[in-house]
Amino acid sequence: MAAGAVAGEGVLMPAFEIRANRVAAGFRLEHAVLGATVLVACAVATTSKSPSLLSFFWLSNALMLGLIVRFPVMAQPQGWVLATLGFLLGSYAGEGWFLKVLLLTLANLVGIACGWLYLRQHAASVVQMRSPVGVFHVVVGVCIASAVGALLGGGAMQYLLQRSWQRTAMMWFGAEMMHMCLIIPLLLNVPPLGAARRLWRSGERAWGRSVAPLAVLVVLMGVGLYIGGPGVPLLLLPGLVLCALSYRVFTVSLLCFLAGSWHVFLLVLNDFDFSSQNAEAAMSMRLGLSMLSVTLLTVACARNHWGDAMARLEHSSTHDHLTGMLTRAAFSEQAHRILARLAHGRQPVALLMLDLDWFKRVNDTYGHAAGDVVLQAVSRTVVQSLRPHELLGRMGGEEFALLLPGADAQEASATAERLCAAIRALTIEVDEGKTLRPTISIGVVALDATDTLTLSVLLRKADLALYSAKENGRDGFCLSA
Ligand SMILES: Nc1nc2c(ncn2[C@@H]2O[C@H](COP(=O)(O)OP(=O)(O)OP(=O)(O)O)[C@@H](O)[C@H]2O)c(=O)[nH]1
Repeated sequence: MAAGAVAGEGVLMPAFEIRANRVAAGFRLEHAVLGATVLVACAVATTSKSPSLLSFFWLSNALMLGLIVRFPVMAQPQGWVLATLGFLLGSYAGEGWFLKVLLLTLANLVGIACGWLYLRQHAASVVQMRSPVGVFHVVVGVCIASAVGALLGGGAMQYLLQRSWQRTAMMWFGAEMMHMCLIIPLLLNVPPLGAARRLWRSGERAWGRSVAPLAVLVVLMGVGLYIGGPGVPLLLLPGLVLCALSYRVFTVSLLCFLAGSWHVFLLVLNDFDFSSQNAEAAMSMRLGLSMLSVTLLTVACARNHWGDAMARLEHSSTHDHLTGMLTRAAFSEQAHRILARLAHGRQPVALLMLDLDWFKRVNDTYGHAAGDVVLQAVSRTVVQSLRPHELLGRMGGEEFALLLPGADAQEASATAERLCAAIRALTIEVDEGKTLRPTISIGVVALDATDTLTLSVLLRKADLALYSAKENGRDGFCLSA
């Protein structure tokens, strides 16, 4: 084989070509997106600042940290390489002083790396921010990234420009905290494209229960704009808390970002001194905004966490744990409402009472666990045959009730026939090699548009019809007279 050539799947390829392919394959679109984001953010920040000061809007660190935590593929070495190039080129375009660019890039990257190392340890709770613990970890990660970057950056600025190390570090820390606390939660919670489309379509969920909290916030922002002064952030508080209690975490992080940006904009309008001569006040303002955002996100996460727990609790109190069907109480509550609506609209309705045949024998012969398997298989089959407006509940033991709104006697009989056939066709394995062919009996009661009966009377009539079906030999249905 000639020097400088290697065998590749039966073809001789020059070694340099293989290496070039590997490099090209190693870089992905995500790495390029990260590099480009950092490049643009650095270029905008450095070209819009005065030469001796720190940048006013240095968003690249927050963007990079948020992106690599949200999209771990960006944190691969290729992502770091392109991001470093982005920092160097973007900053050099505005700064033009290579040693300064090099040292400050190093400070930025080490800070981001430290924050990322912490956050990726807690990725499960951080990336979803589903509970206040997630917010806590984000805050710790952001503090680490900001503090390390500030300490190194302060040292670099003292070495390069003989500026006070402490004051630079203080300014750097405050600005970094604010940018990270406003941007990172937003990046972590932004829904994927498909989910965003679904949320947009189901407007009610996307915008929370109503737009009222948002309206309160907008009114308060207007009042703040009109009267101005140091109390403006506190003035927004009721609106922001209301939003945090009403909306999803992503919406709340977006509102925090907008409210924070709006507040900084107002300060710029009012000639607030952001220079290092006013380092304490600038840091106080930025840390205040960071903590406001953290507090609101904690409220939103706690509320979402509590909402999820309540939903789980409600589901387990209204659904039977074995079959997943509505419990007797939940079925009765919903059936009452449906019957009242149907009576008001003078529409027919039918009720079916389903009962497994000879179920005691199954338990006695194969054991209670096998009986449970049969119950689950039968209920799955019944559920699969339901139409969306029909209501099914487990009334107790092996007895189920099925309410068919709008169905007359003929339709109800056809449904009962169909259900008996579907259960008859089942073969259930209850033990190794042992199978069962269950059957059900059904009692049917149908009301036409002129009848009005209470649920308890309907249930009693369906029960009597079920008894007749059992008397008639089971595996069939009987229609109540
Ligand atoms: N495995 C299991 N068995 C249950 C459950 N709930 C009730 N049972 C049993 O269901 C059986 C019902 O028996 P019976 O009311 O005599 O009815 P059957 O044997 O099906 O007879 P017919 O209804 O007359 O056909 C009893 O043995 C109960 O213990 C449950 O959740 N799991």
